[in-house]
Amino acid sequence: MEEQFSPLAQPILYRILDANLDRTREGLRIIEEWCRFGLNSGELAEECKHLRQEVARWHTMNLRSYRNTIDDPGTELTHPQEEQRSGIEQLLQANFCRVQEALRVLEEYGKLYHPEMGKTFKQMRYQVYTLETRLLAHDRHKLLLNSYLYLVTSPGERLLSIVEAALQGGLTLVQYRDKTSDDETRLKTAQKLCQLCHRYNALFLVNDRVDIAVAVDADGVHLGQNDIPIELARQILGPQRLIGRSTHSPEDLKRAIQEGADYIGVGPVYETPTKAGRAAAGLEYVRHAVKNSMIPWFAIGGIDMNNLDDVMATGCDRIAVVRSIMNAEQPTLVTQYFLSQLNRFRNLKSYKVLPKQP
Ligand SMILES: Cc1ncc(COP(=O)(O)OP(=O)(O)O)c(N)n1
Ligand SMILES: Cc1nc(C(=O)O)sc1CCOP(=O)(O)O
Ligand SMILES: [Mg+2]
Repeated sequence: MEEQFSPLAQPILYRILDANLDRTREGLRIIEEWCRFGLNSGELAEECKHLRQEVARWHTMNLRSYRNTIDDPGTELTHPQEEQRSGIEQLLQANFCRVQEALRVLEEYGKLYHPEMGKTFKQMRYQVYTLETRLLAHDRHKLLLNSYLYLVTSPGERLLSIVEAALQGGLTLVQYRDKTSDDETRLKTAQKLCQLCHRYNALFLVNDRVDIAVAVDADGVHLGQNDIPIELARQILGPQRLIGRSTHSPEDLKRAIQEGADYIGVGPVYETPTKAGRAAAGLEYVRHAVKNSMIPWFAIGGIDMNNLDDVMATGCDRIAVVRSIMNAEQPTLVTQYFLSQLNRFRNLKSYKVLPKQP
């Protein structure tokens, strides 16, 4: 038997609707501020505003007049997690969660209020899911675009402390690469590294292993020419995670871009023991990337503090390294050195002191 609200229960229904319309508007406002001031994305901010306006349309004076804050026991209830947020990611997640829950309440109780209300808020809940995905993707891409140094790790007892030292030096992009450990170790290490990187607001990607990337909620994966196709990885990872692809020739580069890679590795610039047996693609291929890659790309392979100038002289402004940081006595200082040189080079380029690449 379908139960109807008796006239006596109407104030209760109206209070529930009022409280959840309020909650939705507040949560959306918090998200909108990040889109506007944090991401500088007019498009995402506009979308939040549009959603807020739609919610406001339902938030009539009549519904608001049923508010009774003094007698509401819910105003006293807070969870310790609400008092503290570890960073912007957690803050946004909490508010998306709050908005989605409130929308679900509006969808269900709204059916008792107006035939259109349930439908409207169901649709809005899906719009908010899509917004969350787009916002996350936007965040990650933005951080990727602002990353000029990429640390690819090698296994070792000091792995975590070296990565943390590099993060302290300003590193914002890390790839976990481990070709020898068993899967249990890989999973545990990936979990720890992922948490560490996110604590420093840095991106964390996993080499080769899409399954581990999903398991630890990494920001993406790096795939080589012999790893799984980008299309398949995209199906598994969804649109919001990053996918990088190694390239060793102009053909690889063109294909990786066509296949939808978010960034590419360009190398090996020099022969390197880290990738023994692979011939150098050389600076010629780096020059090709300067002219032909419209997505972010990182020169990789044998790059160190001594040859950095030669690499940058091609016009390249992003590099990826393993040994230069993983084997450094002072990883923080080496990271700072690389970042300052890359930064200096970009400034020179933008002031046209150096010829800009065509
Ligand atoms: C940034 C970056 N570029 C290239 C690679 C090499 O990837 P791949 O060719 O798959 O080789 P392995 O790293 O799996 O040995 C990379 N890892 N990162
Ligand atoms: C993992 C890897 N990939 C390469 C490529 O060209 O695709 S070169 C490389 C190793 C880079 O290590 P190091 O900085 O120690 O030389
Ligand atoms: Mg690989």
